[in-house]
Amino acid sequence: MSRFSIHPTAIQGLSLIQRHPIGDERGYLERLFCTQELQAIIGQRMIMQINHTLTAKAGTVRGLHFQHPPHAEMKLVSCLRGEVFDVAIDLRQDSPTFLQWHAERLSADNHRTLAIPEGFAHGFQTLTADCELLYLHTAAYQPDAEDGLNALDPALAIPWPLPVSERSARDVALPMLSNLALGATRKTDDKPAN
Ligand SMILES: Cc1cn([C@H]2C[C@H](O)[C@@H](COP(=O)(O)OP(=O)(O)O[C@H]3O[C@@H](C)C(=O)[C@@H](O)[C@H]3O)O2)c(=O)[nH]c1=O
Repeated sequence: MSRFSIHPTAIQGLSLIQRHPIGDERGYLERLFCTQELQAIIGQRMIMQINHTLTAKAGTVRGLHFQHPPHAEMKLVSCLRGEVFDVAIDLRQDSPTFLQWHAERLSADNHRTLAIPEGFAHGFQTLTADCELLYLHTAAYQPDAEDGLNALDPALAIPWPLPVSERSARDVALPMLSNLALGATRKTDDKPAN
């Protein structure tokens, strides 16, 4: 029995993974990652780092973040507690969907994972208090390669469902699209870093 179904989104390379828990009278067991079953998404990449975050307040926005090549990464983002509005923005300059974004609600209850490839920025807003996210990363954290876009950029006009209550100082200072140096973002046919 397949533990996952994979659903392409309207943006090429960006996929939604529906996880299928196996339930019984005790609760359930679900696979969060599987090299074999997610081969079509992961390809030759390897999971290099796993991060877990807790966000206390509903309305908080984190992002929009990415790492420049050669540290560009695929992220598999899952919500294990609460619910978030999760957004990926296509920054691949040769992509037909360049600068378009896609959003999904990820929650502990809907068992969905967003698989965000290299060349995208990622961010989310918490829709409930005490949200926990699990990230699988295919590249190690490289502070020097980190960059981002301002989540409140009117040019992106992301419809955050709640009033934005909290952001980090770093995120507030992130550039608007008009000031972002996109020269170094990934092209759709670039090879992953690993
Ligand atoms: C991402 C990361 C941060 N850190 C440190 C840096 C800082 O001191 C502290 C908190 O980091 P940040 O403020 O960047 O955390 P946060 O704003 O939650 O960053 C995350 O945002 C979402 C939207 C993503 O997509 C993630 O990949 C990641 O960039 O943790 C690590 O040590 N390792 C890591 O992998």
